[in-house]
Amino acid sequence: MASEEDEDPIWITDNAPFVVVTDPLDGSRNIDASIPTGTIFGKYKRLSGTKLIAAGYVVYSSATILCVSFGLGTHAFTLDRTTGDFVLTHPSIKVPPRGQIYSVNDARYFDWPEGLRRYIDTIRQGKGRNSKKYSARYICSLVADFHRTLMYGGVAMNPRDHLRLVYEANPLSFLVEQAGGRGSNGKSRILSIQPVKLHQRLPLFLGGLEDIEELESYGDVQQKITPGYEV
Ligand SMILES: O=P(O)(O)OC[C@H]1O[C@](O)(COP(=O)(O)O)[C@@H](O)[C@@H]1O
Repeated sequence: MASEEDEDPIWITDNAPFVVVTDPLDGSRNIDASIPTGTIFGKYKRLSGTKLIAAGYVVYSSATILCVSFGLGTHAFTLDRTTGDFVLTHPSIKVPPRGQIYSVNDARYFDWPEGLRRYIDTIRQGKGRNSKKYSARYICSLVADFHRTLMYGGVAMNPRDHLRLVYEANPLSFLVEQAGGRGSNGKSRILSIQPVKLHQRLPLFLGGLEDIEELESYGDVQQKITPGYEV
């Protein structure tokens, strides 16, 4: 198994069929302010490179929600605190192909490439393929921003080389694809990228199918410069 918190993978046995990966506490910089955090996990077939067979996350917020996919749709369960059970509350989630929300740290606007600036400027003015004006939401907890995107649609993104392919981008892309959406690095499908390093980072765009296709059509959306942000 492998975790964001450990430099090296942990070998449990030499001939097991699976590799389990996790980001145990995503959004940890938000904890002291009681902002939602989450856990992400994925299960790969060992020896077959990109093949994820299950993925999920837990979001810790006004409710505790476990969202999973085993490759047959994406389903969410809410913790019933009186019994301790997770109850199926959101079967077969479908992310709307078009939303009206974009989610990004737009303090970085001046470090973005021209294509991404143009895309965001276009949708926030209601001049995109969807004639509605988009609104901004950014929690800065990937799981919480992703969960909202699954529920309401739109695009959740981090255009710089920051989030991790193996235990963040891949599991969330698996979940959004199983809900009818798309996970992209801005140019191509996340789940088709062959990982070469455990802690490999990449730009990440997750959301409804039509919103992500429109974003990719701007071509130049990956932020190449990351000048040492402190918060
Ligand atoms: O600083 P940025 O680019 O807004 O990145 C924020 C993102 O980083 C994260 O905090 C994860 O960062 P870490 O992997 O360093 O914990 C996400 O939860 C969040 O979406």
